[in-house]
Amino acid sequence: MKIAILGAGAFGTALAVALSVKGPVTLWGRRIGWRGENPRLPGIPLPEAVAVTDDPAAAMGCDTMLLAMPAQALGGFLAEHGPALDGKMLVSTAKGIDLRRLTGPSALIAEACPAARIAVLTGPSFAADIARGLPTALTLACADPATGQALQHALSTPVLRLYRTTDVTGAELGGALKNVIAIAAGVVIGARLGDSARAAIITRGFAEMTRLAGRLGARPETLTGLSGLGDLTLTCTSQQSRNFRFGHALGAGADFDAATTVEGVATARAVARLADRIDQDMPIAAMVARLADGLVSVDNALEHLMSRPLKEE
Ligand SMILES: NC(=O)C1=CN([C@@H]2O[C@H](COP(=O)(O)OP(=O)(O)OC[C@H]3O[C@@H](n4cnc5c(N)ncnc54)[C@H](OP(=O)(O)O)[C@@H]3O)[C@@H](O)[C@H]2O)C=CC1
Ligand SMILES: O=C(CO)COP(=O)(O)O
Repeated sequence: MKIAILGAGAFGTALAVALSVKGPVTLWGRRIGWRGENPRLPGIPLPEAVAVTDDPAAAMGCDTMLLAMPAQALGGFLAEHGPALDGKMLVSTAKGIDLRRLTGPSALIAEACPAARIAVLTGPSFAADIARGLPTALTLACADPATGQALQHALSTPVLRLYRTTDVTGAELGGALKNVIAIAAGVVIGARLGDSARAAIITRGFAEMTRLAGRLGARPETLTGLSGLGDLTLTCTSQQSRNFRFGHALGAGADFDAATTVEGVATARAVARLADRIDQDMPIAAMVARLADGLVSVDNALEHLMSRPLKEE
């Protein structure tokens, strides 16, 4: 397989570094203003086997493309480049729900590239960890088992271990929804509500994730796997997470750099709309959307969540 990574942010660059141990990789970004080391991934020199380009034509000779841009950018990217990508193996790494279509990345890709073979790469993995060669386990989701198997082998390395599933819906919903819950966990810690409250948010957040994903056709075991519980655990407990840090700043009343990618904000809004549409109760996700939009204070959000009717677990 000839691999190109489209999107030269932290994650695309980290994957390029990791996969370059197996052969040449093309890394495409829409505007490459750096040489040797990507400022979004500081301290990681790019190996020679990574060819960096801002020319989309330079990537089109590859048969396998990893789409490594934020979920809300994917629709616009596909509107421009979809026809050139159709027929290829396309692997999305975005962890979010598109705010306009209320779908995950795989449905956006399927619409723009109907002849593509589509997969999702997700799971607990900070870009910096992958780029440093630290051991990482991910989920590769693909509805077609043969394509999934081929991609699993092509994208695994001695330190990057991919597990396979055909449950694309579950894998991408786990990755998207955990970002929303990670913001809530960050709020709890930023507002000094304590580790016990964070454990409650993680657990009840996971219950919300599982309920919504189940309604949308996901398999329960996918949600308890790397792409669901695994990534939820990582993101809710690490300062490396941008979603957690954003929530922490919200909870502490501190500023946060608006240029940082925080997938959980738009996804919380998307989840709130989706939940309304299918009449699914998602109290934590709904509260994250309202908090991020400044429609409710942390104190009021807490009061609202704590005063809901008592019920069975
Ligand atoms: N960072 C991580 O640890 C991980 C991230 N992910 C997921 O990967 C996705 C990307 O995240 P990450 O790389 O960290 O984000 P970054 O903020 O580091 O980078 C985003 C990249 O996307 C590019 N981009 C934005 N819009 C477009 C567009 N329309 N066309 C082409 N490129 C575009 C940006 O380009 P420009 O610089 O020109 O704006 C930038 O290079 C997210 O969904 C994230 O959840 C998954 C696992 C781990
Ligand atoms: O998805 C991630 C880890 O698996 C990265 O999380 P953040 O986007 O919150 O940094």
